[in-house]
Amino acid sequence: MTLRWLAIQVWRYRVTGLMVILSVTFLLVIVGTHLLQHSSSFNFHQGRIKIPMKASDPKQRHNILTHDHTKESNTLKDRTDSTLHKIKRRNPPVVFLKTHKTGSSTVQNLLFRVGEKEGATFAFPAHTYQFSYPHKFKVDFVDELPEGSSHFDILCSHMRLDVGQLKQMMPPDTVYVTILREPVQMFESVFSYYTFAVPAFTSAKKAAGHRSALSVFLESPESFWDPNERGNGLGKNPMSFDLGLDNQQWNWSRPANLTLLEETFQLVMIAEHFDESLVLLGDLLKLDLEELASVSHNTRSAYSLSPLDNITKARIRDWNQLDVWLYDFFLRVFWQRAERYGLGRLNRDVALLRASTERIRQKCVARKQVPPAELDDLIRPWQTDSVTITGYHIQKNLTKQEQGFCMRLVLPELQYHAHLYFQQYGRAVGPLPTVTHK
Ligand SMILES: Nc1ncnc2c1ncn2[C@@H]1O[C@H](COP(=O)(O)OS(=O)(=O)O)[C@@H](OP(=O)(O)O)[C@H]1O
Repeated sequence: MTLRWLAIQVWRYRVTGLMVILSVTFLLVIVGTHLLQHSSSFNFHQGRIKIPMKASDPKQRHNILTHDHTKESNTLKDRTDSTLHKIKRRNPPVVFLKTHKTGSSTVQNLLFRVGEKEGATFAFPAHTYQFSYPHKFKVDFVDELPEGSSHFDILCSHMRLDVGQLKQMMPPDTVYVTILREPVQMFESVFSYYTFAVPAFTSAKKAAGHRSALSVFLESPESFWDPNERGNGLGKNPMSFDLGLDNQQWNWSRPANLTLLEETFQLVMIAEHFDESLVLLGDLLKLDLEELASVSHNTRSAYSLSPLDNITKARIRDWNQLDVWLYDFFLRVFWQRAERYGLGRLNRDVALLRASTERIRQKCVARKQVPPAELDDLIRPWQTDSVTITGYHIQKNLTKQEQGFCMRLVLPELQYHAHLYFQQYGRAVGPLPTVTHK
C-alpha cells in the first residue's frame, strides 16, 4: 500500500523532481568551478606580478616586479599556518653558486621547489634578485634571518663568489654546489643575452652595423673590453669571474684559489651531463626522483640562436682561456666523482630519472618553446632586448595539487623568487639601495 502510494507520488511529481535534481547539479558545478579557480594551492594572484617584456639590465633593476603585497596578508597567514612550514627539513643546507648561462636557473628552480616544500629558510639578497653582483659576495648583502629560523638552509641566487664570506653565514655542514658549461656555448649565450648589459658587448654591437656583433667583438676584443669598466665582468672568462677568480690576467698556471674551490665544492655540475649531474646532486641532498624532475629554463627561441663557425669557436676559446682550462679541470673532477658513485649505478639512475622526468613533463607541459607574447605575466621569463626567451604552457586538465606542482616546475626565476621572498618575509623584494656597495 505504502509502496503503491509512493510510486503514485513519484509519477505525479516527476517533472518537478527532475527540475530540482537538474538545478542542484547545476549549482554544484558552478560552485566547484569557482572553488577551483579561486583556491589554487599555488595562489600567486595572477596579474599582480608584472614583468615587462623587455629591459636592458636584467635582474638588477628594482622596478621589474611591482607586487601588491597589501592584498596578500591573508594568503601569507594561510601559508604560514599550513603544514608546509611544520615539516622538518631532511636535507642538509645547500649553497648553489648560480653561474651565468650554464643552465643554473633550471637547478635553482629545482632547489626552490624542494625548499618551499620543506619550509626551508632561504638566504635571499637584501635587494633585488642578486647579491649586489658584480661585487664580490659579502655577508651583509644577505637579508635578515627571518623570525623563528636559527640558520639559512638554501642560498641559490646569482653572486660573485667569496668562499670565506659565505662560510661565515652558512652552517658548517652546508653542501656547496655549482655548475659549469662548455665555454664556447656558454660565452655565445652570455654575449647574446647580455649584448646591451655588458658595455664591451654593446660597443661591439654599435661598431658591427649589419655584421655579427659577436664576430666583430672577437676580431679585436681588447679594443672593446675595459676591465675597469663596471659591468664588464662577464665580458671575459665569465665562469671564472663568477667563481671569484681573476678573469683578466692568467699565465697558464694553476689559479691561486683553485685548491679552495676544489675543497669547497662537493659537486661541480656539468651542463653537458645535466642528468648525471642531477643524480649526483640528488645523492648529496637526499632528493628523490620526483624532486629531481625539471624542465629547461631560460631557453632561447630557435631564431635567437646562430650556429658558430670554426673560426668563431676558436676565437671564443682563445679569449676565454681561463674558462676553458677551468671547465676541462672540473670536467675531470666530475668524472672522478662519478666513478666514486659507480658508473654502472650512475647509468642506471640516469635512466630512472629520465623515465620519471618524462612522465612528469607529459603530465605537466602542454606546450614548450612558447614565445613571450603568448605567456601570461606570471609565467613569462625575463626578456632582454637582444634575445627571445621562451616559456611553457601547462596542461589544463590537472587537479588542484597537480596544478600547483606543474606551475612551480615552469615558473621563471624572478617570479618564483618574488613568491618565496614574500612568503618568507611578508613583504615584496627590496629595490636597489641608493648608495651602492663598495
Ligand atoms: N637542463 C639543461 N641542460 C643544458 N642547458 C640548459 C638546461 N636548462 C637550461 N639550459 C640552457 O642554459 C642557458 C640558461 O642558463 P642560466 O639559467 O644559467 O641563465 S641565467 O644566467 O640565469 O640567465 C640557456 O642556454 P642558451 O639557450 O644557449 O642561451 C638554456 O637553454
